[in-house]
Amino acid sequence: MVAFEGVTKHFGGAKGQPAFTALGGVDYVVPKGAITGIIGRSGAGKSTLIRLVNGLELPTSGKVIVDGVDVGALDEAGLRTLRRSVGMIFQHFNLLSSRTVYDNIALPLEIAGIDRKTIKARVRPLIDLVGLSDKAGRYPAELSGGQKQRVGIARALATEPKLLLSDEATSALDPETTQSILELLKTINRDLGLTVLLITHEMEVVKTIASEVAVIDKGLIVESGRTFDIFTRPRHETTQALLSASIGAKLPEWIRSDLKSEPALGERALVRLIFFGETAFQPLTARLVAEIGPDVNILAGAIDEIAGEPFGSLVVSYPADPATLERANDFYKQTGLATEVLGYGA
Ligand SMILES: Nc1ncnc2c1ncn2[C@@H]1O[C@H](COP(=O)(O)OP(=O)(O)OP(=O)(O)O)[C@@H](O)[C@H]1O
Repeated sequence: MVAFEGVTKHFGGAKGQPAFTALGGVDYVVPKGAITGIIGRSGAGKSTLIRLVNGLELPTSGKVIVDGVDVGALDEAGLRTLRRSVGMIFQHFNLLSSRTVYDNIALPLEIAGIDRKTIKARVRPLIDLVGLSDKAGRYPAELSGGQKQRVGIARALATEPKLLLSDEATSALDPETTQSILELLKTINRDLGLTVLLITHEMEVVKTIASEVAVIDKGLIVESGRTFDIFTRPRHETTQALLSASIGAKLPEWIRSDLKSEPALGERALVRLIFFGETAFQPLTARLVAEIGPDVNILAGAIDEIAGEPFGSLVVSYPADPATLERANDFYKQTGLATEVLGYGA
């Protein structure tokens, strides 16, 4: 439904100034019907990428294809039609303060020239869907942040789009409100079959609702796939850095800051073990001691959930002598455990 084909985007470059490359050649197909998260550091190009989908930006080269249509080739009328089939929600809601909840949601339909009766038949169920049945006549200033975002979502759905773009939609909300908005997006995705493409700097958001994820770094997609696979086995260093603070067991800073890349004599290896399903946790710890030796320490452990699938993460340390390391590696091979050597320390 959305495909980026060799997309580049340069900014500036006028009057002999060198152009800034925000996107350096993106090839990516957004999975239809799924919720996909785009993650990346600040300035990586997330907003630019998402703004290309509804023609708020046009690519310098390459193609952005939405529902079989090349966005770059559209004229103004074509872009207006495209924007009706692509809803968008924003971090700061972008509601009109002089309009009520009902009138904000009705706005895109008024702009499209739809008659009042049809508008009413469309807007009323949307107000119910987003849980604001008793707030139709209220103004944005009378609403909480979460309620404002619900209006934003209903407004984005008013033109019955097939695709919903979300630009940091929960970044201004507290964790509890964020959860309720994410639940709403999940319901919309499931019940309306809407494809959702969201950009966020919050890994929790992706972990909670996105079944697919793409990682953008310096204007390129460096890693993409099922969120569970990417989050449990991140390969690119940017993904690893983005996830280090939010996924699985967290190492106390005083341990992390002392880690070295090579062991000195008598030091210990610190290893993260990743396993799937809560049931694996108990037998694993007993087997670790039995197979590697009694001098295994557990430093941190957590059962986490990614896109609805549980996984566990355990950080252990053991002596970094050749015999112990060999026993450990044999054990990991036998069990097929995913491991990551975090470093070595005293
Ligand atoms: N209109 C513009 N003119 C010039 N440079 C721009 C413009 N829009 C974006 N950029 C630059 O392109 C790069 C990518 O910006 P973008 O907003 O896409 O990043 P981002 O990943 O969304 O970052 P953040 O998470 O901080 O919003 C940045 O270095 C930014 O300064």
